[in-house]
Amino acid sequence: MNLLNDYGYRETQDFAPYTAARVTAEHRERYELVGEQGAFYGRLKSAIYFGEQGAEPFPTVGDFVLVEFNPTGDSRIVQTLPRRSVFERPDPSYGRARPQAVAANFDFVFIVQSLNRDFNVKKLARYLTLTWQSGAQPVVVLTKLDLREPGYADFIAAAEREAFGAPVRAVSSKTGENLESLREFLQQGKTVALLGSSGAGKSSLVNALAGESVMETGAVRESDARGRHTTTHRALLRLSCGALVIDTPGMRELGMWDVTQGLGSAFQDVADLAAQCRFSDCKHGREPGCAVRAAIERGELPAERLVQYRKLRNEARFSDDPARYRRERSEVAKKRARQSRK
Ligand SMILES: Nc1nc2c(ncn2[C@@H]2O[C@H](COP(=O)(O)OP(=O)(O)OP(=O)(O)O)[C@@H](O)[C@H]2O)c(=O)[nH]1
Ligand SMILES: [Zn+2]
Repeated sequence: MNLLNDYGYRETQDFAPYTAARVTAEHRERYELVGEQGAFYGRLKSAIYFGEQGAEPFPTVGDFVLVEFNPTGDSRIVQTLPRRSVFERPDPSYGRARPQAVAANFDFVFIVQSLNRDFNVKKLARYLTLTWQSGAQPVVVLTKLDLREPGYADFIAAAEREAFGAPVRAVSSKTGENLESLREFLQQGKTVALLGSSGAGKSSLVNALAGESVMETGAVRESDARGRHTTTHRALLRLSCGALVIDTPGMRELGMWDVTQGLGSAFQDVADLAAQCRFSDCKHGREPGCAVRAAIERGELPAERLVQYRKLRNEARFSDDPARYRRERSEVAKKRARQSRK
C-alpha cells in the first residue's frame, strides 16, 4: 500500500508514464496533490484543459488525476480520472450554463444540521436529493445534541421520516456524545463529504472526529498574486482512523441546481412503474391504467414511496422554475377553494 492508496485510490491500472494523484486542495491556478511521492503541487496542462476539444472536466477536491510528475517544480495535470461520485453547481464563470464540480469521489455524505431552530426539514430533503444524485450514500448527522434544545426529539423524528432509511445520527461535537456512532462510516480509505449550512457544526464535527491527530502530508503554504504567503485550509483531510474528509467552501454553496436528475436513481422503483402507466403524464392519482397505484394495491410498492417521490418531485420542480411552480400551486389552491365552495 502506498500513500495514494491511503488516500482512497483503488485503480489497479498502470498509467505509466503518468503518475496518479489525488487533489487535496484547489487554489486559483494550482492544485495541491498527494501521490505516492507525497504532497506536491500541480497545474493544468493547457493544451488538454483549454485546448480545442476542451472536454476534460476541470479537477476538483477529491479528484484522482494523472500528472507528468516534476520533482523540482509544479507537475502538469493531464487527465481527470472518471469519478465515482460528484457534487456539481452552475459554474459562475460560464454564465451558470455548465456545471462545475465542487467535490468528487466520496463514499458517504454527512448531511449536517443542528438540533435547534436552524433545523430545517425542507433543506434536509434537498440535501438528501443532492446526495442521492451525487452517487454517494447519505448519512444525516444532527449536531448539538448536548444542548437538548426544546423540540430536539421531534427534529430527530422528523429527520428519520425524511431520510427514508438513510442512517440518522444525533451527536455532540462538544461533549463527544454518540460520536462513535459515526465510526462505521469512517473507514480506512473511504471518503466522507460534509454538506450543510453555515453554523451547522461541520468544522466542529471534523475537529471532534480528528482529535489532535489530523494527518498532515506537508506544509500548506501558497504565494498569492502579491507574493504574500497565506496558509490555506486543506479541503481534503486524512483522519487518524484512516478515513478522508472533504469540507470545502464550494460545498456550502450547493443549491438545488439540476436536482431533477437525482429522482430517477433514488426512486428507480417508482420511475420504472410510472413508465408503465397508461398516460405518460399520469399523476398516479385516480387515472385509469396507473401502474404505480396498482403496485401499491398489490402490496409491491409501499405507499410511502409514492408520497416521498411526490414530495421530492415537487421540490425539484420548484428548483427548475420557481415562478411556474408558484403559478401551479396557486392554480391548485384556487381549484380547491372553488370545490369547497360548491
Ligand atoms: N453546544 C454545541 N455547540 C456546537 C456543536 N457543534 C458546533 N457547535 C457550535 O456551533 C457554532 C458553529 O459551528 P461550526 O463548526 O463553526 O459550524 P460550520 O458548519 O463549520 O460553519 P461554517 O464554517 O460557517 O460553514 C460554533 O459556535 C460551535 O462551537 C455541538 O455539538 N454542541
Ligand atoms: Zn400512474
